Amino acid sequence: MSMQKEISQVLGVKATIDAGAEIRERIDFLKEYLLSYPFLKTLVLGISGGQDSTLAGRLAQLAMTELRDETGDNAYQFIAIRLPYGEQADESDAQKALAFIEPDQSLTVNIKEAVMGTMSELAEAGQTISDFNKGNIKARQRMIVQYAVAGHNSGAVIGTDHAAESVTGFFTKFGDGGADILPLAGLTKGQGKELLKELGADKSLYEKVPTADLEENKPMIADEVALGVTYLEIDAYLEGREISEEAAKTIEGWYAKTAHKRHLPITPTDTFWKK
Ligand SMILES: NC(=O)c1ccc[n+]([C@@H]2O[C@H](COP(=O)([O-])OP(=O)(O)OC[C@H]3O[C@@H](n4cnc5c(N)ncnc54)[C@H](O)[C@@H]3O)[C@@H](O)[C@H]2O)c1
Ligand SMILES: Nc1ncnc2c1ncn2[C@@H]1O[C@H](COP(=O)(O)O)[C@@H](O)[C@H]1O
Ligand SMILES: O=P(O)(O)OP(=O)(O)O
Ligand SMILES: [Mg+2]
Repeated sequence: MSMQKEISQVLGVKATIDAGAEIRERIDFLKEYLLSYPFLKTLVLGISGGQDSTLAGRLAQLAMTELRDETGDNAYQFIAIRLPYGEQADESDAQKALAFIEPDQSLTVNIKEAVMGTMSELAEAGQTISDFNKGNIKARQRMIVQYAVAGHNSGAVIGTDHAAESVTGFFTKFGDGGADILPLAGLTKGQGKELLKELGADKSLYEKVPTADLEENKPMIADEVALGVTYLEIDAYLEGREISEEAAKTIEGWYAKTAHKRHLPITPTDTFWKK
């Protein structure tokens, strides 16, 4: 089997999708999961204003609305969290996303003080953290807040990882990569756009340039610039279409380098990492 085929298979990517059916299956998955753990009553997710959290948030909200209607249990709630680092440059996009999602509950926790506190204690200990690594502290601080809210509200944390991020390992390990349920797993970036379109989202919500926006030295840097490959190329690769040899090499390079992020912590009996 070619490496391209193998990777698509491992990540569960379909070459083409029926957007309506995907939406139904993913909402049903969230509902079925919560029903199988009756103490879980809420779903919790950080809403950035980007495509992925807009989609995952809307799916989670639809799942909770249906669960309430079907069980009569009003404890089923979706909790959206804004997690700005200070003032967020694209706050208006985040507000647009929230207006589309219509979450049962919405709260804001500014992560800046916690991140700065960590940075200053690290500096005291002689660890002067780079801007890049500080970015990963921000992502992990967001994870801490989401788990605090989930713990406090008998909830589970939704993650927004999908196949186009997973293949390149473009997430912070135990940061935005730390979650309980991944409703977007297996989707390419373009397929996520199809789902948002089907859900009636405004174009601006799925045409937004994807950014992790974690680095202060490179504000709003596009994922595609950081990765050196476009989402159109990543999607084409995952969906089994032909792309340039150079782009395929870049994707396969990221895939190999980030293998450790797609596994649980490595133990002496693990063999996945052995060449
Ligand atoms: N979805 C997004 O758009 C998004 C979100 C957050 C971060 N990002 C990007 O993801 C990247 C995260 O940075 P990163 O990957 O350097 O940080 P990371 O913290 O996610 O992973 C690096 C850490 O993994 C561990 N590690 C590295 N190689 C290992 C190996 N071979 N085996 C076991 N453990 C290993 C080490 O602890 C290392 O500090 C950045 O490029 C960031 O911009 C993207
Ligand atoms: N500023 C943010 N507010 C709330 N939630 C956020 C914010 N930035 C990121 N997130 C969450 O993390 C994931 C991953 O974001 P990437 O843009 O892919 O790095 C995002 O879906 C939000 O759930
Ligand atoms: O994860 P999000 O919502 O921030 O989407 P994107 O990765 O497109 O920025
Ligand atoms: Mg983003």
